Formats: sequence, C-alpha cells, structure tokens
Amino acid sequence: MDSREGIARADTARLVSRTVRLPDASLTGVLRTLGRPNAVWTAPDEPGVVGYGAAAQVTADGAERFGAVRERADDVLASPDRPADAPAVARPRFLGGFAFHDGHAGTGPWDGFPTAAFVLPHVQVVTGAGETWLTVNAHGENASESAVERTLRDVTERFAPDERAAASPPGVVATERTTSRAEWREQVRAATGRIRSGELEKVVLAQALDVTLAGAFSLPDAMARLGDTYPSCFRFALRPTNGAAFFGASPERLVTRDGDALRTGALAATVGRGGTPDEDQQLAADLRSSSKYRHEHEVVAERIRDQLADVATAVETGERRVRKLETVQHLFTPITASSDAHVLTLVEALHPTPAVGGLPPDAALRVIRETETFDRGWYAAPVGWFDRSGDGTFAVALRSALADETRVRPFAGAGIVADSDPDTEWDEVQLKYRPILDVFEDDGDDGTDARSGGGDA
Ligand SMILES: C=C(O[C@@H]1C=C(C(=O)O)C=C[C@H]1O)C(=O)O
Repeated sequence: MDSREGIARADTARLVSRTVRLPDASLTGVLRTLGRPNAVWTAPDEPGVVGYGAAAQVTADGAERFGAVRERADDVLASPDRPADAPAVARPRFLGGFAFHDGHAGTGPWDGFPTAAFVLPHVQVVTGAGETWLTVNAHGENASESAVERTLRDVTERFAPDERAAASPPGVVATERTTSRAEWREQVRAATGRIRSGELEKVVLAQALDVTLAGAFSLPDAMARLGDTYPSCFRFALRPTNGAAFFGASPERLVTRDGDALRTGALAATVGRGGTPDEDQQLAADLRSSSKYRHEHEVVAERIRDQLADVATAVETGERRVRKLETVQHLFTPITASSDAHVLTLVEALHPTPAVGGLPPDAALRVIRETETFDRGWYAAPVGWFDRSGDGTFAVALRSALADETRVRPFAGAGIVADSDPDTEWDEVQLKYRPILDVFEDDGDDGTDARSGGGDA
C-alpha cells in the first residue's frame, strides 16, 4: 500500500463531505445493516462512529509516525467542502491506530497492520443520544459533489436497522499459549532480577493466546457483547486493509482533547473480583492499602504528569479510586489539564505510559523486546480518532485481540515491579483475557484455565 496515495496531490485534491440524518439505530444495528466496516469506535461519553471504505488513508512508519500522520491528515482535512449547517457530531474524522513499537514489522499475524494507519471513511455513520447521522466523504482531484450525493442516497435507501440481539457465542475448540507458565515464571524472575539490580523500576510483560473458534468470527456480535458487558470501556475495531480485525474493550483512556480541555489518567495495579460482596470489598481494600500496588500505580501517575509537562498546562490530579470491571479491579487516578496541542501531539508525548511500557521507558522497552516471544503489534498502543481541529480521543488498546475468520489472538499483560510474584502475575493476565474470551466461549466449560488461572499450557 502506498501511504501517500491520494495525498501527494494535496494541492489540487479537495475534500467533499455531505451529511443526512438516518433513522435512529444502535451501533450494532448499524453494523448489521451496512456490513463489515473498516473502523468502529465508541466510548462511554462519546457517540459511536462506524466507517466504511476510505476517502483517504494515511499510513506512516517509525518513531516519527505520530507527526507524519498528522501532517498527511491535515492536508486532507485542510479545506473541506462541507455545508456550514452540518451537525458537528457528523464531521469528518480520521479513525485508526499505531503499533506499540517504533520498529513494527507488520508481518505474521499483523500482516495488513502498518506502524500507523488511519482512515477517513468514505461512508461514516455516527450514532448516539438518539440521533444517527450519515456522512459521505470523498477526497481527490476528482471528488465530486454529485457522486457524494448519490452515495448518500444509496446508503439511506438500504438503511433498515437490524436490531436483533447477538447470536449465541460460537464456542472455542482450541487454545494455545505463546508463553507457557514455566517460561512466564522465568521471564518474570529475570525481570524482577533486573529491577532489583537497578537497571529499571517497572516493566509490563505480556502474552498472547491462539484461539480457534468453532464458528466464524462476527464483528457485530463481538461489539454487541462487549457493549453489554463493558459499557464504561472504549470499544473499537479496526481493519486497515480489509483483512483481520483488531478489536477490544479497553478501560484505559490514553487522552482526550476537546477544545483546550485535556483528559487522561493513570490506570495501573490490578486485583480480581471477589465471589461475594465482602470478598470483593476486601480485594479492593487490599488494592488501596498495599504498598506494592500503590507504588506500581504512583510511578504511572507521576510519569504521566511529567510526560504532559511540555504539551499542557494546569495539570491537575484527581482522587485515586478503585475502578471495578467485570473480572478485575484497578487503581485509577484521573488527570486533567489544558492544552491547545493536536491530540496526536499528546498521543506522542504519552505513548507508552508506564502502565503498558515501564520505567525508565527506554530500559523497559529494551526488556520487553528482549523478553517477549510474540509480536505486540498494535496491542497496548494508541487507537482512536481525531478531527480537523485536532480534537480527538485515544484509548490504550488493551483487552484486545486480532480476529480473522475462525482464529482469534487475544493479548494481555501485567506490570512487574521488584516484588512481583510470577504466579500472581500469571493469574492477573488470565483475568485480563476474559473480556475477549467471554465474547466467544459457550457458557459451559471450554477446557482452558483462563478464568481460574490454574494449570499449565
Ligand atoms: C497490560 C494490561 O493492563 C495494564 C496493566 C495493569 C497492571 O499492571 O495492573 C492495569 C491496567 C492496564 O494499565 C492489559 O490489560 O493487558
């Protein structure tokens, strides 16, 4: 794929955007009606956005990928031909994501996922708060108003929202680990040794599973189930090249910029959920009071404040609290600030936070590269959207997986500090696979040990 295609002609290319209101539909209703999308995004406090095809696509490589995406996207968005009274919620948006590492190869399971890839959808549907809007975008020398209006009419005509509930999960026939329990113990022991020797303070190590489904992967069903169980999470699905989908329900906001208001936060330190309310409270109390968890969390909050120093002002730290999700609870500290920087500049300043990398960052990235035996690809990296004014939201792509036909590869990791215990961290990782595995497993036993954390691969 040529990353500059359609963009090199920016001087003469124009962006034409037209919007109409559609009958109201849920995000799943839109997906069922219009078919397999290239991009889906929704957040607890934002409308859902679904994108089909590409009016423009930008890709970029290496450490400069954040600035390169911004520059190329700015060229596309520079002077849209768009009616002044079109609703703001339906404005053209680029959706996409980045690879975790600068030197991402985009091979093996990550074939079709460049180091950075964003799409300005040809057909963009936005839904939320009882309103559904269709925007059709076209970009290029030949972008024509009449072609855009024709597509607008075509999509409107075939838009009959299908609001059926999700089908029952396809079931799982086999699960294979990238990292056995014995290898994990070895990896965590080596990491804690390096931490104790002073080489670094914290590193987040991860693993992946190779899951074979009994039936075909359905993106609408997966998004519907994640929406039911994780309404407070950032739910996304990205298919940059029409092949595999990278999707998930992440609890972690990397950053939102809305006008000059910036929102981020530290989400780190994890325990499971209790089987009874008392047990659950006890686990939350341990999370709050343990010095190990507090240290693991505070290094993240402190580093995020440092990372913001050059790009934001009025940085304020809210009260630390426990964030409860279906299978885990985390320590969370909200952080707000003011900034007029483009959201991609903020993403560049913040990625990776020590919630997914470690401290110091360079040493942590080195340890990750030397230790992990699978390719992180886009896992734990920024995914989200931005618009012409540089507003946008990015999540950290956690509780996520690659899916293609009947194969799914979920990823999960855990923060390792000096006194981390390999078996406790193993159990934590198994709990973090649950959001994805629960989408596919039958209610009965699937034969994996992911919930209990017991057993070896
Ligand atoms: C690395 C993951 O989660 C991150 C690590 C956490 C931890 O170490 O406690 C908690 C939340 C996330 O910041 C993951 O979900 O894969």
